[in-house]
Amino acid sequence: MKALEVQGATKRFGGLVAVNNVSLTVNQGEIFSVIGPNGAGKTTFFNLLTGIYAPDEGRIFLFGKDITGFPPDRVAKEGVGRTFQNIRLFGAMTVLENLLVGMHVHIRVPYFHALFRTPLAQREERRAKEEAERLLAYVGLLHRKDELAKNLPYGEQRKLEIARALALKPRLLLLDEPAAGMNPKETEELQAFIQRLRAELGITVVLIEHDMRLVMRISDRIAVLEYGSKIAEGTPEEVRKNPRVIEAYLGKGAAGGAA
Ligand SMILES: Nc1ncnc2c1ncn2[C@@H]1O[C@H](COP(=O)(O)OP(=O)(O)OP(=O)(O)O)[C@@H](O)[C@H]1O
Repeated sequence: MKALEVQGATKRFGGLVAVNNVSLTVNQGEIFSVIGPNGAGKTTFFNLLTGIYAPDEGRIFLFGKDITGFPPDRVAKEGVGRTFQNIRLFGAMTVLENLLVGMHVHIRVPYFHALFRTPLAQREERRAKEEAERLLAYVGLLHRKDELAKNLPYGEQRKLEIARALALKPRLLLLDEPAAGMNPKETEELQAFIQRLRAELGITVVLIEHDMRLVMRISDRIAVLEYGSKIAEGTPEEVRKNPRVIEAYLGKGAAGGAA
């Protein structure tokens, strides 16, 4: 089963082609990485997948359903969760509150009930809180629930962001540089955590990552972007040996003269 299929996606900003005719397939249950030098188009590619931009050309399918042009809230409802390159937590809110904010898409209380805090609204709130606490326990942050998000160590803030994305019960999770700013120990924990999400929740994961050690260890397959185009795709071993990839990262001639 294909979790994600991108066919010829292109996104232009004026004269700049940020994503150029990119096609790729991510199978259900895979951990798939998108790598490439700075400015290669990775974040723009994620923005296409999550509906922040509609592609100028091409189509995007999620579990076989054409979601091309869907706005972000509809993409989220279809089961795509996401974290951002820069942590986007509400620092002055508690850990628990940050999760509850993330869950609001799933809480459906008619306006009247919410306004007057009727028994139905209170029941829904209680249910949401229990679910948030369950999720915090799952990611190992329950003991932090009443702390302000800004006071958590960096690795735990990233984890909280992932937990918030999980609150929407995604089938596909997009992580934009999850290891950025982490020390080696935090990165190792992150790797185990992502693998656990796949093993226990069956979530398909696509990540953008600059930490090559993590990418090579965690990925089933990798796609490499350069100047918006996909220049390689394969297993970590295949990508590591690919002369075009070596050149893209290290400059011309680095691959021993291979064109
Ligand atoms: N909203 C925008 N308007 C104009 N140009 C943009 C916009 N967003 C991205 N770009 C340009 O598109 C290209 C790809 O940028 P993008 O951020 O997708 O790359 P990236 O691979 O994620 O880079 P990094 O690894 O540095 O995050 C860059 O040249 C960037 O300047």
